[in-house]
Amino acid sequence: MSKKTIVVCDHIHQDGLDILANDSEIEFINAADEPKDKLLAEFIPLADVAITRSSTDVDDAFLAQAKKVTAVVRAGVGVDNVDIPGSSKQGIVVMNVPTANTIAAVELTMTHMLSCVRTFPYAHNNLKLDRVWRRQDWYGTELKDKKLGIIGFGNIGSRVGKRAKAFEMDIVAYDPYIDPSKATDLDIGYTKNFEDILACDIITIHTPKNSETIGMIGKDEIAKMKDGVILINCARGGLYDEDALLEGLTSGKIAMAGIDVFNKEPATDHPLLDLDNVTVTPHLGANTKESQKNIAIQAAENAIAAAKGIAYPNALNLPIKENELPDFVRPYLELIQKIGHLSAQITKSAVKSIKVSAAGPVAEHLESMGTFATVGVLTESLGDQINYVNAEFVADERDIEITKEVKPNNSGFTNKVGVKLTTAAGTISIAGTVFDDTEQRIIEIDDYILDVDPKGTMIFFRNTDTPGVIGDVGRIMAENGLNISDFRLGRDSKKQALAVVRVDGQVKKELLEQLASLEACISVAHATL
Ligand SMILES: NC(=O)C1=CN([C@@H]2O[C@H](COP(=O)(O)OP(=O)(O)OC[C@H]3O[C@@H](n4cnc5c(N)ncnc54)[C@H](O)[C@@H]3O)[C@@H](O)[C@H]2O)C=CC1
Ligand SMILES: O=C(O)C(=O)COP(=O)(O)O
Repeated sequence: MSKKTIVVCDHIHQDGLDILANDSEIEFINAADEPKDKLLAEFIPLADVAITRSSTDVDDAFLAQAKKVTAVVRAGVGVDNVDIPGSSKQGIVVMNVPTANTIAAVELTMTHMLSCVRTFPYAHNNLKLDRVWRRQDWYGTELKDKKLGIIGFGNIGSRVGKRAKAFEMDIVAYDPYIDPSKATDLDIGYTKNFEDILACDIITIHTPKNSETIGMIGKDEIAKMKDGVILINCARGGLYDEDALLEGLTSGKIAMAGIDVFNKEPATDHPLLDLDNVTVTPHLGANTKESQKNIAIQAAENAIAAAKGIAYPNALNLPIKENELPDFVRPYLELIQKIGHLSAQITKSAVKSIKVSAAGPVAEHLESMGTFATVGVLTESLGDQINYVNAEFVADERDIEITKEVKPNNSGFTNKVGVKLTTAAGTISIAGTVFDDTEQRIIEIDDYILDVDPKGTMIFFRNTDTPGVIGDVGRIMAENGLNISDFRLGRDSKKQALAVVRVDGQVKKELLEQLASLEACISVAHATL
């Protein structure tokens, strides 16, 4: 197997680089010090996997060069600078490293909060740079008994809450996507009313940056806040509208702001830097030795696993979360992909629509079933170009309609999954189930009830149900030197039959022609899984 190339686009800890360097199956390029235009022009085209941080945008320009890239590992949490739909279209798996820098970001948030209430950097500079000893100029306020509003109560927000509790603050969390007990179990208030946050003395935000959260705090929200409010942002620039923030700080409505992140970074010319009521850091939320070491190790290991096609930990655009998938579902996903592939091979024509159905407990995973079935169908025409990440995008581009349906489970089986494929040549419906947790079976093809193990090379022979046909089929197989390893027959109510014949060896065109020439033959097709 040729070596896979991993390109490191931004600075990561040496321990991660060592892991990459010590893997004999990996070629690794450290391009962290390269200018971005050179990174894109020279190194990204070589990459099978890229490791990035917030300094490298995975945007149109990146994706245009990422012809070989199969995975991007974001060595951190936020993926707002990664074009996930664009990556998916290209079949690129996007992964992040979600919890390794949590504590670093939490502690920086507390640093900004304390620095703001004690105007710490200004007092520090006054003594250190100006050599002035004027204790009367530096009266701060205390965190104790102040009302803290936390927007976004995930990994970072909740831990900020725990630490603020130790400072005896009165805390309220706003996060519509959590169970309120996540806050109340910590003796922290929970609100669904954003106004409760705006009424706080100090507000800190810990949400991802997306269309819902950009500008969550703007001019109107600031107007409703207490005079002298303190705002902290160690999440992403733009969550607080920067113009409104600037205006509030300039007018004094906002007493202080602690800012680690900017809309556009690096931000060395930003007007916020001219104010004397901000504490600022250059996006240092994740920059502790502990966090960077953990992130780099995880990012390197995950990038190697992805490059080798072994695993995609923390993938954000795969249809399944590997570690959350119940064991009984896996064989159904495999089966429905096979059913999709079989359907496309049997019909061999331009696909118009894919209707995926599931009955029984497996139906809870209908979305994933849809993706796996689509991969199966499109593999017939697109081969390796199709994968779980880009399947539904590719289908959409080709105007293939995908529908998913939960069906009542009256089949007598615990679970049943099926694909109805409509192509320019007609429609085929195939359904299957899994016995004893592992044994995949095709149980229906159109109106025929069967019991077929979907593997190897299969011939699908549909005929009028007249005597002697099975003998004729067997004879033609023997004349063509093909050994039959399994023969299954289904009959329908219209006096027609379907034989599924598994054979050892290759099916030649002449054999299919001979079968088709039998008087009883209605249709013949073959497929290989
Ligand atoms: N400054 C830095 O260096 C760092 C910044 N970050 C930023 O912090 C963010 C949060 O990180 P984690 O806590 O690890 O993520 P997380 O996913 O554990 O938590 C985010 C929380 O925000 C909530 N949320 C989403 N939309 C919301 C909305 N509209 N209103 C209220 N809550 C909402 C979610 O329900 C979730 O509980 C990241 O997305 C990243 O952008 C993360 C690490 C370091
Ligand atoms: O993990 C995050 O979301 C961060 O903001 C940290 O970004 P960085 O890896 O320091 O560029």
